[in-house]
Amino acid sequence: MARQNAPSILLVEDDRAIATVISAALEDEGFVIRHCFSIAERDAALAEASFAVMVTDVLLEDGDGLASLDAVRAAVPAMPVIVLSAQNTLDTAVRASDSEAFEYFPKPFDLDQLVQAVGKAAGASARRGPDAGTQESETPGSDGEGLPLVGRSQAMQGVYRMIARVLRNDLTVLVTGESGTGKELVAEAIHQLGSRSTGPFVAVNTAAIPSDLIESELFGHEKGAFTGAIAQAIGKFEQANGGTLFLDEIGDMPSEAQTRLLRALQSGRIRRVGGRQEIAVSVRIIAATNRDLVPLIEQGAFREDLYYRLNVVPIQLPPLRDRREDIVVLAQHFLAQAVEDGLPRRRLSADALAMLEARQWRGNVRELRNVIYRLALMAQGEVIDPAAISEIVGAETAPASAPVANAEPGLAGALDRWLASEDPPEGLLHAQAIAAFEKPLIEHALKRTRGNQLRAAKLLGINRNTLRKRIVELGVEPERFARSV
Ligand SMILES: Nc1ncnc2c1ncn2[C@@H]1O[C@H](COP(=O)(O)OP(=O)(O)OP(=O)(O)O)[C@@H](O)[C@H]1O
Repeated sequence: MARQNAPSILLVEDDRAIATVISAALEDEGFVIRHCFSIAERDAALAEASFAVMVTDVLLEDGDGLASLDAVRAAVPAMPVIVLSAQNTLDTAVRASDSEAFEYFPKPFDLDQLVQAVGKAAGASARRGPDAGTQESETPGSDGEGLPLVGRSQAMQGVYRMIARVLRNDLTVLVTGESGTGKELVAEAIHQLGSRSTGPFVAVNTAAIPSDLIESELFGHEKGAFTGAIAQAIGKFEQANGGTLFLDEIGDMPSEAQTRLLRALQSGRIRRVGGRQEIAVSVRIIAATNRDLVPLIEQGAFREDLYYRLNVVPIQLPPLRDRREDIVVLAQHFLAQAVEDGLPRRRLSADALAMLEARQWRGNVRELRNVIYRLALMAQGEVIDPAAISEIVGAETAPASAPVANAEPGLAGALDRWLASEDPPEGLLHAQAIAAFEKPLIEHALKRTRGNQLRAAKLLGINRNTLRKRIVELGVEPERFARSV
């Protein structure tokens, strides 16, 4: 039952069933609900009454509930808006945040959480009074074009919401997730969509820099600071001034560099190696790691105080196997990208898509992308079917982690474990075993030579053209190792 002077809520939702459930839950909490189905009805309701909170769907019968919010915000700036949407893309999350929505709930949502959010919003609106909330949004355009992250799974919804929340501030973000889950892409999205987009985005792979060079890489050095410092050099912090510094593989950072990084984060100032002067820098930090930092802290390998500095806003990316519903849309996305990159146009048959959905994807989205590119490059006809996948990509290439009793150590033991975990199609065992071994070997050589293929070929003792060919066939990404060093 509604209390006297109970806050009234305007609910704009064209799905009658959802509206009924929400109304019932909110009425139970003592709110008065006015329900309307369309933007036109909403505008009429707003013209004749005032509401503590508006809860609105996005896709309505007469238009886009978000696109038409500007006029509402201009007319009733103090009324918090809660957005519900079945359009679960990063675009919707960002547009909701652009429109200063109080909260954004991707459908399906938790009813209790919605009720709580309405309660909070009603409290906030009562506290702010009628003139509050007039601050103009400065976040970028809302056309959704070119938004980089693909996938609408439930698991990605939390990620989109977190991204949307950090666009209007400079809070430090720590992105965690297995290798290839899209951590760098998230960092780029935050940069591009946030208020620092006109500044530089500088990425540093802290694991790929030799430990004796990392400080000079990050903070720069003065001429003569150490042997080989023949001229002054500007570090990544200064390069990123006014923009975003993406610190990748932060869990592998040497401890000396951790201490200096912490100091820089605390003071907002850096000092070049060998330099006396402190230089103020304005840099948003986004760090990423595929390692669990908590055990590293316990082992003394990662500074706890640095962890707390970095982990202000944690964003955890789910492995691809935990969001299999995104595999088809990602596969289609990469097929289209492959065409843009000059590869032939291909389609995946329904069976082929099902086969891709069933794989383990230990290398996550990166592995899926590589597989699609290899299929686009090497498939015979326009349609890729399961036979083409088996032939071109084979079974999983990474060894399963399940230990085998009495396993031999070293390479032979690893081969035993791999063989025990694989069930390869007839006639492909040799090719698959070689691929499983060769890919990490080539990646290791590229890592050691910082992506220099000529030197990697020398290290491996193979011809440079052979290395190039194998890089394409195995789906190795040499640029991963070259970047930012
Ligand atoms: N949601 C996504 N939509 C589209 N492409 C994606 C998505 N996630 C990842 N990718 C693509 O997958 C590849 C790997 O992504 P990224 O480099 O961001 O992963 P990562 O987690 O930073 O990996 P690592 O830990 O190995 O550095 C890139 O080509 C990226 O564009």
